[in-house]
Amino acid sequence: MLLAAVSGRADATQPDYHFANASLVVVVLLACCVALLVLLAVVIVKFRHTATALRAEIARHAQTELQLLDSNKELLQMATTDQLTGLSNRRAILQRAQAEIRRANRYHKDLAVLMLDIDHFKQVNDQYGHATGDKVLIEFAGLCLQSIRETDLAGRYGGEEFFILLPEIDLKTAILSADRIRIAVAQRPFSLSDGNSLTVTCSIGIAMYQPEQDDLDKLLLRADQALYQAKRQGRNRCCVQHHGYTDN
Ligand SMILES: Nc1nc2c(ncn2[C@@H]2O[C@H](COP(=O)(O)OP(=O)(O)OP(=O)(O)O)[C@@H](O)[C@H]2O)c(=O)[nH]1
Repeated sequence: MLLAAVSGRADATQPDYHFANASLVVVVLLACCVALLVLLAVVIVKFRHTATALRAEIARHAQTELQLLDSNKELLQMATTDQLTGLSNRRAILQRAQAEIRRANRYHKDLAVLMLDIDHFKQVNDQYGHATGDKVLIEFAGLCLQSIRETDLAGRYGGEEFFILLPEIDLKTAILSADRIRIAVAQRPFSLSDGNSLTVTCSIGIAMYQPEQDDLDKLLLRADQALYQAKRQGRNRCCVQHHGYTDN
């Protein structure tokens, strides 16, 4: 009967004819539904694949970005840190000093710099070797770090010369701080690899920032002059260059 309806040869006046037609429509509709469901399933599977791939890609990108951030941090660290002592290097010191000068100007705050130099350091190298000299530099750096506040900055200016930046400090306190470091260095037994120890001293030049007259170069020059003065006067001492006078 169904075949008859399909072929169009059935009698349209017969009830069987209508039944056959309805059945055909139902079959076609069912086939369409099945086809749609299959299509939907295919689309869902494909979408899931794409979503998984996309998630993996996003995770990869996030990972790469994290690695990049880490590398940048490491690069910045390398560019601003002295490799031997782990203190800020000269470049980082100068940047921070410049920033502190701007802050001192804006908020009318005091600012002091200390220039420290280990006395007769060449003799340490000559007598105990370069490796021991390096160890002394590392321990000296640690001592500087221990002696300052969190808001201060200690750095290696170059060779056996160190630098400490003391924001928001008056001259009297800056001198006390410098002398505390000097005494701590002189009393410290620096360890040698054979178990013995040696002592060293340091000289310290102190300069206070003078807002009306100073820029960074002038401030550093005065700290350097004060250090030179300390060396000339016999070492193991602190000297000050402030408002046009030198004192110790
Ligand atoms: N071990 C070691 N020595 C260094 C380093 N950088 C610089 N020096 C040495 O530091 C010494 C500095 O010597 P000088 O400039 O003559 O000064 P000094 O012997 O400390 O004498 P004064 O500063 O006048 O008291 C030199 O022998 C340099 O080779 C370093 O990274 N490691």
